[in-house]
Amino acid sequence: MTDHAATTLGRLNHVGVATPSIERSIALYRDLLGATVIGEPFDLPAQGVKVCFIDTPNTQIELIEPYDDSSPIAGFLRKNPAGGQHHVCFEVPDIQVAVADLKAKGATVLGEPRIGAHGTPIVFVHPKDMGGMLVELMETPAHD
Ligand SMILES: CC[C@H](C(=O)O)C(=O)SCCNC(=O)CCNC(=O)[C@H](O)C(C)(C)COP(=O)(O)OP(=O)(O)OC[C@H]1O[C@@H](n2cnc3c(N)ncnc32)[C@H](O)[C@@H]1OP(=O)(O)O
Ligand SMILES: [Co+2]
Repeated sequence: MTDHAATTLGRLNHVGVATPSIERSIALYRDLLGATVIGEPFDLPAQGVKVCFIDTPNTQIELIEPYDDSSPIAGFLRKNPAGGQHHVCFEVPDIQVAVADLKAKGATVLGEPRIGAHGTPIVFVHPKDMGGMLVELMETPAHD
């Protein structure tokens, strides 16, 4: 019996929303929905995106805009010029255990864990293995 406990799915940390303009999207969430924008947009060149978080009571919206033409979301925006839901991110207790477990189950894990927008290790599972949904796993931040 496969041990499914290894990839213990934690809370929904954020919903990634791709946009051609993070500024326009911030205005939408703020002015249309009265959302709370967390700080200013910031660049993550290593991940090919500019990021800004929108707070909600139980999770976050992660607005992502291509940092440059080589961004991993450039292809998505060519297909979806207005942007839209790009990925969901779940927390896991141990990213290395989750990666090993997913690979053992035959899932395509994209690359190696690297530091994401929250400063903790993240990795992505290919949409083809998750029913068409791009899934990000993020190691649960240590609470200080
Ligand atoms: C890391 C910072 C931040 C954080 O939270 O900390 C982020 O979340 S940044 C998010 C941006 N980074 C990534 O998305 C990295 C992982 N993504 C990838 O490696 C690519 O986007 C990939 C491989 C999922 C798709 O690459 P690409 O679009 O160049 O390839 P294709 O166009 O050939 O797509 C293949 C196949 O997948 C479907 N697809 C693509 N993107 C998505 C998506 N977001 N959701 C669902 N499906 C997606 C695409 O339609 C193709 O399907 P097919 O049926 O083969 O036509
Ligand atoms: Co994300």
